[in-house]
Amino acid sequence: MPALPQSSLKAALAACKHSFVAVGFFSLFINFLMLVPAFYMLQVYDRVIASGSESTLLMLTLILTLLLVTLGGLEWVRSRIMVRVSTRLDTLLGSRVFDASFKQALFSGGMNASSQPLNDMSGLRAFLTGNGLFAFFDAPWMPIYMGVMFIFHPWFGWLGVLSALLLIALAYANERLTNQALQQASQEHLAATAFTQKSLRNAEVVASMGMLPQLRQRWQSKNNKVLRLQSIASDRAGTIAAAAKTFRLLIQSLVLGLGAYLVLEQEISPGLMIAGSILLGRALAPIDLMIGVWKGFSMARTQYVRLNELLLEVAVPPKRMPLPTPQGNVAVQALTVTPPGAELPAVRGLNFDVAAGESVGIIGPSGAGKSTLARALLGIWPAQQGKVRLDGADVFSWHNDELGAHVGYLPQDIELFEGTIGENIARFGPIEPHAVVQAARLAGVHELILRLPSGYDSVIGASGGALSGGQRQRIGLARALYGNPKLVVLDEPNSNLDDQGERALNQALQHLKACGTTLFVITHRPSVLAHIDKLLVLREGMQALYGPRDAVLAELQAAQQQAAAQSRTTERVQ
Ligand SMILES: Nc1ncnc2c1ncn2[C@@H]1O[C@H](COP(=O)(O)OP(=O)(O)OP(=O)(O)O)[C@@H](O)[C@H]1O
Repeated sequence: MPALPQSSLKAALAACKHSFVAVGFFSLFINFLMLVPAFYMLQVYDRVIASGSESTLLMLTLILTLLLVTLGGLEWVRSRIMVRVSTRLDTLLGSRVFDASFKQALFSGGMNASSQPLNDMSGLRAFLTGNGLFAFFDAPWMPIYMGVMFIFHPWFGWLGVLSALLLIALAYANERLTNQALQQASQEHLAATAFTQKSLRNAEVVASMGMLPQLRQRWQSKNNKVLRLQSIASDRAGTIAAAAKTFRLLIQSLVLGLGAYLVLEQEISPGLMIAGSILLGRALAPIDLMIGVWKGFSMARTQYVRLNELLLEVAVPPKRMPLPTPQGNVAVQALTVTPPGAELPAVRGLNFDVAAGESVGIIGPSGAGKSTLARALLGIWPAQQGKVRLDGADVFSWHNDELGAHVGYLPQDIELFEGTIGENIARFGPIEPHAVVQAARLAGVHELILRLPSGYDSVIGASGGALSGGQRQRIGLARALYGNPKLVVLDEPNSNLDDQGERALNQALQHLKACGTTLFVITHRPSVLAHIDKLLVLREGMQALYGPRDAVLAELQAAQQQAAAQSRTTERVQ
């Protein structure tokens, strides 16, 4: 499939242009054929009844049947074309929207993590395959009916034009009065859904600390807002729909009245009177339908705008020549990183080199910027200034899918995915049993997995259920070590581990060192530092110290002793 330029929704729709033209073309014929019942009526009244000819009636009825069957066939084809268009859009955009949702979540630091774009996509698809859309294809052919009505009698024509203008005015009022409320309701609904999802994910915290009533209240106030806005829009739309319906009924009778008057005045035949009434009904039907489906149309338009913005914002990564497997040389050059959504940088002006196979411990107080640095090292968050280079290439310019194979990452909050333990360790790629077991052994979790009833085939629930925090951390470690990555970043890998787990972790670190893997370990606990070559100390986002482990530890110790001596002197003076 060819890549779409910027892959905006517009480009995808443009790719379906021929289908839209075909639907427009079919609509022209459909609307011509819609004239048939009116002409049949005209002929029956004026010709058959006047002449009493049964054979004419039969002929006319046969022609009517043939034309109406053709009309049905065209309608059928038209709706099938739109179903194909919606499927095509999905094929063209589905994976792009999926990827863009991910990138959006990534660049917003998880603040904008939602499957809304995919919901928007299916909403748009549903609108394209629904009946409402055809009202928009039929409306432009309204002049055909008006023209025929003018031919019947100019007064008919003018009545038709006047009624259409009035209904269009009602449709416009509908748009003006309901659109803003509908848009706001949609935004509020998204916020309420996100809030509910987050609360449900943290059900244990909510239940344990009795937070449910407060959360319910919050949700209720958000939901009430949605309901209020929706009621406003629905009330207004309802008023306009009722006015439109009344007007339509009235005009339907008025046209008959006008026809009767013209018959009495001997301006037209009785057949034209009936046919004119049918024609007007047909001409106004698309506008009527448009008013009825306006809510759906407005929603589809919001979904379109949202999707388009997302796809424009999250550009398709440019195609680059694949780089060779990295050795693992890391160079951090004047690196400043601001987390997405934050105003100030979390790390500033970092400068250090790590040779392939070296291991670096990153320490520092909470909020010093350690996890931010980890994300920048892996090309997850872009550098605001400076660069992180892996074997000379800017790590942010690597394609995530390519770099991922050479990288292992154990984040602070480990999330496993719904699937088997084996699939999770193999990162959901094709499972190589030998490599999975090797990674599990390295993480010291192989025996533990074998003790589970289904071993590596044990299914983990969506929230990593059935596993303890320590077990999750060790399986997360196995996932990070899978496939012998060249660069491994472990963010507090021992936060949930017992002694046995710590021993396994230390063995894993030794193994990585023996394999020549470049390793970064963020830790608050000194037990992991035994197998580390260098230490980086961060303070308030700045590089306080960097160098060989023992030298840095000695400097830290000296600084601590000096601080202690100073505080003793101050106490004595006081
Ligand atoms: N997604 C985010 N959005 C906004 N600010 C963030 C985000 N992530 C981190 N920060 C900010 O960046 C700073 C550094 O955070 P970071 O998580 O890197 O610290 P840390 O040293 O890893 O802390 P800890 O040891 O507690 O894990 C903090 O002030 C934090 O508020």
